[in-house]
Amino acid sequence: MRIDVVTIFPEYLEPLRAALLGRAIERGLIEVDVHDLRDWTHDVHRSVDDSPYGGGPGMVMKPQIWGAALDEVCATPARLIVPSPAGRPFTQAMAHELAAEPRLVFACGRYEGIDQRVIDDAATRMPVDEVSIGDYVLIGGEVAVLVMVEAIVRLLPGVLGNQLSHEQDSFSDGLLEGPSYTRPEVWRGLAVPEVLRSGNHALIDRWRRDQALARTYERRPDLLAALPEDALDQHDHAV
Ligand SMILES: Nc1c(O)cccc1[N+](=O)[O-]
Repeated sequence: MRIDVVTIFPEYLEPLRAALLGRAIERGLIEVDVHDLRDWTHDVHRSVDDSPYGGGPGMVMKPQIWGAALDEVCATPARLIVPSPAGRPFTQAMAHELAAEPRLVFACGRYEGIDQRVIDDAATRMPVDEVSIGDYVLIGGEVAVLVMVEAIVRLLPGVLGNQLSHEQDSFSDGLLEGPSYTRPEVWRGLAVPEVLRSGNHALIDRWRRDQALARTYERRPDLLAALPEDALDQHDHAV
């Protein structure tokens, strides 16, 4: 997979080159290029924004600059992702969908966002998704790109050491992950649940499923409601 990011703060994306993602780049599993939007400006101040039509607070990012940048960066086919508080919610299912794409381009807005015509124009030439990582206000889209790229790239074959681990993720079966434990057996008077030390894997699997159902029921009943009809079997009793 090739990933391009267009931003006015390229340094914000440095974490993409660290740890597991950095190793995926070194191993050629992914290619990441970060572009400075200001490289497409021509004025002495390298300005990328202007005041909004209709008035209101803040500034809007200029269509001419973004248009020139995306014309060049998206000259070869790509799916354009625009992090936005007004976007569709980013979910594990969307991460899987985007992990199947050969090329993703992320456009990081700042200020009050990018002139809408940039998105409308791009959508005439490529798939464009405005995507939100959550209902809160950020200063820009860069941190959302870090979140999405990590969630997407970890799904690619070979990136995670243990391929099985992402198949047992939270959300992989539509439920929250239950609690995890490791040594010591007792820590500050708190013991690891005995079933996990029983060696009975059928019982352990049942316990883990029950824990996931109970935690999902307690913290995210919306996920339970969204489960497909056949997701729960006769052994599942969301307490
Ligand atoms: N929430 C937010 C924002 O305020 C600005 C850019 C991107 C996002 N987001 O992806 O959720």
